[in-house]
Amino acid sequence: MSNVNIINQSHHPLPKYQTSGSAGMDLCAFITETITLQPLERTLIPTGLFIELPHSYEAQIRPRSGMAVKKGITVINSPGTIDSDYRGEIKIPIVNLSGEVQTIEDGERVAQMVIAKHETIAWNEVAELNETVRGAGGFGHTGTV
Ligand SMILES: O=c1ccn([C@H]2C[C@H](O)[C@@H](COP(=O)(O)OP(=O)(O)OP(=O)(O)O)O2)c(=O)[nH]1
Repeated sequence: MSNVNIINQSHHPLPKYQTSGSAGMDLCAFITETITLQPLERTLIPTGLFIELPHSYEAQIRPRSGMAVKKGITVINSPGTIDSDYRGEIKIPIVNLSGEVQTIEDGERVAQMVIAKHETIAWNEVAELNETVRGAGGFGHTGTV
């Protein structure tokens, strides 16, 4: 288990620990008024959360399946990336992909956040890459679905 500094300016309580066995921590909307989204309308949802991730860590902002199934709302840039040097408020860009008007209330669990480790890479610019069986084949070139 790792410790991560977090500021919570919302009035929604944070769990002290991430629930055991659960990859994502739910992110609640921190809004003063109900948000209404027309079909295909998008908006940015504030959370009141600010985090300080260690180097080589990122936070991924992902949709919640309940939101997707019940309201047709998803994270439009999914997975959103929170960089370890970001100190601003975590915000969630969502879109209403349903055919109906949808609403978001204060405290509603809009998305989830997964903390992940990533490599830090030095790019080696070269003229050629090594050969593989696949080569440049992709995008369904094997004919299977
Ligand atoms: O869903 C998201 C995605 C990003 N961010 C914040 C944290 C992230 O570190 C910063 C920049 O995100 P990203 O790199 O995706 O944005 P960009 O469009 O490339 O903007 P920038 O030029 O500021 O990097 O915005 C969020 O709060 N929510």
